[in-house]
Amino acid sequence: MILSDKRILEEIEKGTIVIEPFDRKCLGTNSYDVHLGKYLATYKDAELDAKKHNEIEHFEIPEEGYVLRPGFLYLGVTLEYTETHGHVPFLEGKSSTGRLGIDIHATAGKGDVGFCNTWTLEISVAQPVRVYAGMPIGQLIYFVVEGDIETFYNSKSNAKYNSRTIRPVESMMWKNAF
Ligand SMILES: Nc1ccn([C@H]2C[C@H](O)[C@@H](COP(=O)(O)OP(=O)(O)OP(=O)(O)O)O2)c(=O)n1
Repeated sequence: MILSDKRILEEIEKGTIVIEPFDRKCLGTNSYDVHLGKYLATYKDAELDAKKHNEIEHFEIPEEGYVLRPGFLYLGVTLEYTETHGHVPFLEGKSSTGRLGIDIHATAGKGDVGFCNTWTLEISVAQPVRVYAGMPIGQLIYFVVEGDIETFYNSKSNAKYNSRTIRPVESMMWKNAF
C-alpha cells in the first residue's frame, strides 16, 4: 500500500515523515516531488574498484545550469532532507525527467525505515541535457511496512548513508566485507 496525499500530511503532522523544506504544492496524489540540490559530484578516477574507496569531486551547479553528458555517472543530491520513521520510502523519477532522458538512480530506489538524510541520486543521461539546481527531479513514495522492525536504519551501527549531508555521497561499498 502506498500512502495517499492525506496520509502523507498526517504522518508529517505526527513527525513520522519529515521533509525539509516542505511545500504543499509539491505534494502529489500519492507522492512528494523532490528537487535537485546544487551539488553534483563525479568520481576522480575513470576506472572504479568496488573494493576500494573511490573518491569523488564535488562541484556546484552554476546559475545558468550545467550540461550533463552521456557516458558519465553523476552523483546528485536532493535539496530535501527527509526522515521516514514508520514507512518504506522509495525514490522514483518523474515522467517529465524521464522524458528528458534523465535517469536519477542506477539501481537503488528503495530507502529504509529510519533513513534520515538527503538522497543521493545516481544520474545518467541519454543525450546532453542542461540541468538546474532546484528543478524537480524525482518523487518520494511511501509504502506501508508489514511486520515489526527490529533495527531501524538510523540505529544500525553499520548504516553507510545516514550521516546528514547536503552533498552527494559516494559508494561506500568498500565498507562491505567481501
Ligand atoms: N538512490 C538512493 C537510494 C537510497 N538512498 C538511501 C536510502 C537508503 O535507506 C540508504 C541505503 O540504501 P541501500 O540499503 O540500498 O544501500 P546499501 O545496502 O548499499 O547501504 P547500507 O549497507 O547502509 O544499507 O541510502 C539514497 O540516498 N539514494
